Amino acid sequence: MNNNINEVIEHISHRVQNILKDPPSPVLSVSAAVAATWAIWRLTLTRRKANTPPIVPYNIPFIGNGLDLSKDPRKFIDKCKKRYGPIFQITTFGKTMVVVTGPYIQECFRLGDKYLDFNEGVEDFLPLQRILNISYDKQKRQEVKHENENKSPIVKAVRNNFKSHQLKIFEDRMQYAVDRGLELDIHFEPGAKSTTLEIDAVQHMVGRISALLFAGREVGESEELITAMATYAQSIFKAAIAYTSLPANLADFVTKNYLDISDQIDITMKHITPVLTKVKEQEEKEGQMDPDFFMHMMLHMPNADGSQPTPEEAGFWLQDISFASIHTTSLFTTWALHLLSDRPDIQELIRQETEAAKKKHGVLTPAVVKDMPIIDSIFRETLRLNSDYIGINHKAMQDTVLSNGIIIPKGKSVGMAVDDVHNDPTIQHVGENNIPLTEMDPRRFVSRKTKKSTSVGLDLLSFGLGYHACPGRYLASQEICYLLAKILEDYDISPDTKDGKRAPNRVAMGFLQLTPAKGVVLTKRS
Ligand code: HEM
Repeated sequence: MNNNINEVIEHISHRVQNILKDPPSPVLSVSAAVAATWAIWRLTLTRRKANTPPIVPYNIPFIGNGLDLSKDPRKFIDKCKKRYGPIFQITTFGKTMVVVTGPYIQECFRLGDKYLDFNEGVEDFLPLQRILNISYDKQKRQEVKHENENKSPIVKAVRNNFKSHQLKIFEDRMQYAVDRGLELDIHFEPGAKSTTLEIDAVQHMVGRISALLFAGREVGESEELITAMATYAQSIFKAAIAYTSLPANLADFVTKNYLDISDQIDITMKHITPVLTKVKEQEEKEGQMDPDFFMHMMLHMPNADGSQPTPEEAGFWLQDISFASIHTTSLFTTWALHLLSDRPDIQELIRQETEAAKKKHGVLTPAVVKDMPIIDSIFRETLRLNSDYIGINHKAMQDTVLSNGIIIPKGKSVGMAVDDVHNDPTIQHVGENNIPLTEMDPRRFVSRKTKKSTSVGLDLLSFGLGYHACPGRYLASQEICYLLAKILEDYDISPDTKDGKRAPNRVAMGFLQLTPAKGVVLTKRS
């Protein structure tokens, strides 16, 4: 193969030299060889095994399709779909992946981990386990059975305890934590009526709720614990950036010495282990009690070998649940605030719905908010309109054939074109108000009972789909809707921009959506 390529390079090089008469020899030879190499490289790029996804060509190695994608991700994906079909391969900033669009996404989710593995797909982009191993050697995560069952105890515990009808036991704590967050995490200069709310403050508010629900009442109000839990995911992301830009061994060194997450884990362990030790001792004397916080639930989840976890083993999951829940919830709360920021009309609509609910139920609680269809529809719109252009990556564990005959080769990273389906009128109903899918329609899902913010499907992929669909989505939805309704009771929300329009999202790596660089302005309502 290499010989063939060399021969072709030589041949093209000679042809180029012959075309130009009397060439300035060395310069032309070099440029001819460069041109030939480029031509061959392009040739090998577009050559592919039969039935594998077509490769979208590019000119600059490493950057690949990254610049085109970053310029206008929605347009780029649409163009690729039209030119190369529903499944194609791109390279962006050193990462090569197969992009799946439209109904083929559903097919991918249905295949299961044997073919397309979600955890391996995440690990490809975010080497979570490696970062954890490098940073922390005092305690290891419990093994997960992998043969017939790919569910870790933490996923089972969230699935078993966080369905809509089970959230009642957390309600008073959520109310209390939201009140505390509004009081302590929103800061005004003396005499000022307005302030800017940044994502860090939102994250701290969500951390406040999570600490009480996950770590329990005894330690859940510790500011040290709240901060450690709220900032944990961000620290992991910083370390992950080192792994995307440096060779793995160097990234290990940087992570260990400069981006250490062990302080945050030490803090969570320092707080949670004594609480769980006390619970365990009490249960040994008096028998099992009904847990009312998540880490107590984890104490009842058997390890992979069937043994009961020690307080340290159970407590170690606190960092995992913080990672899975706080950052995601904070992102979508922030996006909802931005979506509302240039829509005072929709803010008013939510206030009217809140007032009507208070009249009916007496007081606004997290459960009452879940009975408010407009705010739920607005949250579903927030999920729909702020999804990654390509996301929920899986890894092909073996050659995987899709129904159109395309084979995704073993080892490939497979990304789903989420924003594309969320805006595709053949998949997403525009609704009775006919408001374009690129805009928010606060009532788009109000009259459609099967389209709650927690109802996942091809038309709502932000919580994933199928076997791994987010089991924490009922909690997230209740928490975000309640937080929004409470913020709107006290404040008007406006954008922190010169043109009065909502601040635009940022895009990372050409395909991930990030929250805007600026916060939103909150102004006290008189
Ligand atoms: C708006 C907030 C949230 C978003 C957008 C979100 C999104 C997601 C997504 C996309 C997945 C992967 C699904 C798939 O591959 O099909 C996932 C999994 C998961 N989420 Fe969430 N999540 C959120 C909040 C939460 C909360 C509050 C919790 C915990 C209470 C949680 C716990 C989990 C767990 C444990 C998994 C792994 C499920 C599995 O592997 O089977 N998430 N989430």
